[in-house]
Amino acid sequence: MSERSIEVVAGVITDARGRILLSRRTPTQDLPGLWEFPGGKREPGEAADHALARELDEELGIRAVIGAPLIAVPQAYPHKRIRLDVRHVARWTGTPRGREGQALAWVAPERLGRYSMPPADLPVVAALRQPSAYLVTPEPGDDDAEWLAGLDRAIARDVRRVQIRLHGMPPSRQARLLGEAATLCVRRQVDVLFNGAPALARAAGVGVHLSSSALRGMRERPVPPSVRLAASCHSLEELRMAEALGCDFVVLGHVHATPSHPGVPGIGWPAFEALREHTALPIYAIGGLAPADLDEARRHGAQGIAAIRGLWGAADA
Ligand SMILES: Nc1nc2c([nH]c(=O)n2[C@H]2C[C@H](O)[C@@H](COP(=O)(O)OP(=O)(O)OP(=O)(O)O)O2)c(=O)[nH]1
Ligand SMILES: [Mg+2]
Repeated sequence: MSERSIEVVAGVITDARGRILLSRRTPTQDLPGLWEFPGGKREPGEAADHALARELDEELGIRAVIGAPLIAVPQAYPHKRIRLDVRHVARWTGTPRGREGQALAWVAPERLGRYSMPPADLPVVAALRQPSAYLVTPEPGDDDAEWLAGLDRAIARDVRRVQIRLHGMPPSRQARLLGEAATLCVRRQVDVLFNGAPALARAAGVGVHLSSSALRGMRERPVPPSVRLAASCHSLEELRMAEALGCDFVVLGHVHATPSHPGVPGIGWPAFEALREHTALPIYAIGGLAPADLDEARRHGAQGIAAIRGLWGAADA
């Protein structure tokens, strides 16, 4: 698909109870009946925050002060391409009404998943609700205690989601280390996925992260829907496989070159976006990224960043 993408701005409007305002597309609009974040198309030359304030006035009759960007999602639909630029609304006055005949709903963040939304909105909901960083653990080396202490330090720096990788070791040590890591993470309410045998993950009560080769060999979801499933992807074909398996999110890269894959150049943000627009899955960007790169990653439609070094070592590693 080559035509230019339509620039759309939308707002996350919250009330005093932390609920978020959704607006329902009317039967005469495209994507009829789906719930969305209020907003609309940017006019040529119009700044994003100005366009959003104008749309919120036209559609809801509120006066809004536009705040920080949340995420910008490039998305291809069958007949058009859009870039959905979502911003927090810092403050607003007035009483929101559906001025174009649309239904409105105030929705608690944990209930957003119950509303049918256009594909571009799924990464937006993930950016609102799910961790923005996904730590991939480094090889444990010889010292299990030091590796567990490193995991503990990363969690103390606010890592909320972890992929445990324990390759090249005897199964008994793998099971023991996974069990200890899972206990540590669960106690601190950190989401854990194991990059390895689904049976071991189930025994440890954690989610499953599929390598791209495991993903390619998988014919059906290896765990029930209640157990978190993710996959590493490098191509559109793999993103489609992850979607078909019902993955909750994916990791896509490498965006930049990284010491863990010497000699492999990064795909860069333009190629990342070109893949991003063909799936509705939340995507963590990986490859030479650290927390300082989160804003840039979000501008390219990533739900967050995944990293070994960038999240394991010192905050600025
Ligand atoms: N406002 C908004 N639009 C979204 C979201 N998700 C999503 O895919 N879209 C799509 C639907 C539309 O194709 C496009 C927005 O166009 P629109 O028709 O609402 O634009 P508008 O408010 O300027 O309305 P109009 O004057 O063109 O009728 O973006 C979302 O969360 N909010
Ligand atoms: Mg609109």
